[in-house]
Amino acid sequence: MTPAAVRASRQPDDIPQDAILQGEIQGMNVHSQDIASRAVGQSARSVRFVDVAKRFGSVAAVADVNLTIAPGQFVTLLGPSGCGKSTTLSMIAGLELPSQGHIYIGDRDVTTVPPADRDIAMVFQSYALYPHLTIFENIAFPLRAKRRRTTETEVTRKVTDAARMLGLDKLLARFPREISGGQRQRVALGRAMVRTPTIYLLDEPLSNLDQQLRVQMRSELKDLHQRLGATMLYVTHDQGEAMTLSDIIAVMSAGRIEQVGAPRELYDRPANLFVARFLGEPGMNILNGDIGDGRLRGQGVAIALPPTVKAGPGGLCAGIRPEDLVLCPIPEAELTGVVRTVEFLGSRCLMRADIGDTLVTAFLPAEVTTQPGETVGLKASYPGRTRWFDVASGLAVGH
Ligand SMILES: Nc1ncnc2c1ncn2[C@@H]1O[C@H](COP(=O)(O)OP(=O)(O)OP(=O)(O)O)[C@@H](O)[C@H]1O
Repeated sequence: MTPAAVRASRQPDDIPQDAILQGEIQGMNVHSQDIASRAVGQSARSVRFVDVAKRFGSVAAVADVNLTIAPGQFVTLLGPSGCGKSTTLSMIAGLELPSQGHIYIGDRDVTTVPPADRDIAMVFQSYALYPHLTIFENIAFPLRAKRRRTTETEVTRKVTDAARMLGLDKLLARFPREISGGQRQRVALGRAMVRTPTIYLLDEPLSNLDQQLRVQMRSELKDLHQRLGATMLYVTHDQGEAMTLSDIIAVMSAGRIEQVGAPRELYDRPANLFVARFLGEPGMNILNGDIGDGRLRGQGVAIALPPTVKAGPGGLCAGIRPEDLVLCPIPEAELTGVVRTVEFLGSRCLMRADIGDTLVTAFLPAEVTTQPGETVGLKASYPGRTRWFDVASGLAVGH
């Protein structure tokens, strides 16, 4: 069984493994203020990780995570496959116990609190509706748990509120087989919403959607977050999704958090080479060389060092984003090399050029006439945009 399947098999009844909003979303009219205003009214909670680690035998899935998520924030854990995102989320849900450290929801240490007592709802990429129950009963399911003791009037009110908010109010009498995939996923979200949790945990909920719907769904989800006012933790390896949805992104790699910050801050000022390369499509170009004469000099590389940047014993490398490079006459160039490919993208072109043994990417105007095989000069459009990193530690220097 895969780790995800193991986790899914451990779902308690009232944390159904849900997924949201796949397929058609046009019907999702967020016009009910009832659930929204009540959710905002009941204060959203903070989440805090203190020195949290999780080991599976010899595998260190998560190591030394310290992270504070403010109430009502939309925070995304972003990183490549296997970096520990889902394990981190599962520890907040209580589906995995940390091997070390503490997790707080608000002021409460929930490290060993059972999932059902944490006031959270988890929404997964794959959803599981009960085929023999109507849409109404599927949404009502968590409210039927004996321990909740919700009255019938209350159940009806909560289900119809959620259904109205998600544009499902005309479908409540149907069975899951009688609605579309997208509507089913909205049902799954409704099932999370009726619990009026203070924290939503969303594990790659859009990954089954086609590109167009994904993009559309991002703004729907953002809108929903604003209306609900709940704290939302989102897991994805899709940086576009993370950038557009999040107040804060925590970039993870090999079980560790590399950097935490607002999307723009991470993009503009990556703390280290991993974040610089990981964020951006394509990522930041990294140029190597030796420091001499106030410049970074390498094969095809001559970049002036700003006064704020001092080289340590480990040496320096420069980082320039593809959109910050412009063509220039070779005598003025910071980078000189031979064009390998030019891809026309409609609004602009993506050029790849060999600068020494580094393949550099640059976004150029759509009308550019540069051809493969041509020798070109490139420079940063604005020198202040060039980032500097210590080669030995990988850490950013000078900002
Ligand atoms: N139950 C488990 N038993 C053993 N190893 C596990 C278990 N769950 C996760 N792992 C391992 O821990 C590491 C982190 O896994 P995790 O699922 O948290 O990563 P992820 O970043 O969510 O990956 P993906 O994006 O592929 O879902 C991986 O090396 C994974 O193989």
